[in-house]
Amino acid sequence: MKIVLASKSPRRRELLSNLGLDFEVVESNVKEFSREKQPSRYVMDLSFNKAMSVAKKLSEEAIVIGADTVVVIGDKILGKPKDRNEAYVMLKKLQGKAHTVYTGITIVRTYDFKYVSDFEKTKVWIRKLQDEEIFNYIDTGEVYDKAGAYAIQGVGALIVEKIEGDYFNVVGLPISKLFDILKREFDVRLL
Ligand SMILES: Cc1cn([C@H]2C[C@H](O)[C@@H](COP(=O)(O)OP(=O)(O)OP(=O)(O)O)O2)c(=O)[nH]c1=O
Repeated sequence: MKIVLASKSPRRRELLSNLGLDFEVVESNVKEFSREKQPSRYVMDLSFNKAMSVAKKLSEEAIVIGADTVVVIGDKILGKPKDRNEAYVMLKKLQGKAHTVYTGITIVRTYDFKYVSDFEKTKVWIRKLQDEEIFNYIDTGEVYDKAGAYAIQGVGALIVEKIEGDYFNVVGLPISKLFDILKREFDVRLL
C-alpha cells in the first residue's frame, strides 16, 4: 500500500525515512485554524484537515498521514512564532517550567475514506534561562518554524532539562502511536 505524508515538515519526513519506509510527500496547504479549544481536539482537528485535503487530491489508492504539533502551557496553545518578539515571549513563558507537547495524527485510507484520528502528549521541562540565553538561542534561527519556538532535536537540546513520554512526538510525529494505528486499524505493518 502506498503511503503519503501530508506534510511540509522536514522533521516528519526524516522521522518516517528513518523507519526505512517508502513514502511520498504531498503538501496540504490548508489554513492552520481550528475552533477547538481543548489541545487534544485542536491538534486532531488540524491533522484531520491536512490528511483529508491531501487524500481528496489523490487519484491512486493510498494511506495518507497528517499531523499537527502544538505546545501547551497553562490554558495557552502555542504554535509557531511569527517573529523574534513572539519567539521571546514564548520562550520566556516556557523557561523554568514544564509544559506539554501535543501532536495529533490522522490517517486516511483513500479507498473508502476510512479515517482514524488520535493524539499523543509528552511533558517537557525547560531549564531556567537568562534573557541573554533566550536571545542567543533565538539567534540560532531554528525557532521560527517550530511550535513553542524551540527544537528539541537541535540547539534546543540545550534548554531541555528532561522529558516524560515519546521523544518523537515532540519532534512532530508520535511514531509508536502511528505504528499501532496502522497495524490495528488499517492492517499496515511497519515491521
Ligand atoms: C516542540 C517542537 C516542535 N517542532 C516542530 C514540529 C512541527 O514541524 C512544528 C509544528 O508545526 P506544525 O504546524 O505541526 O507542522 P508544519 O507546519 O511544520 O508542517 P505541516 O503542517 O506541513 O505538517 O514544530 C520541532 O521540530 N521540534 C520541537 O521540539
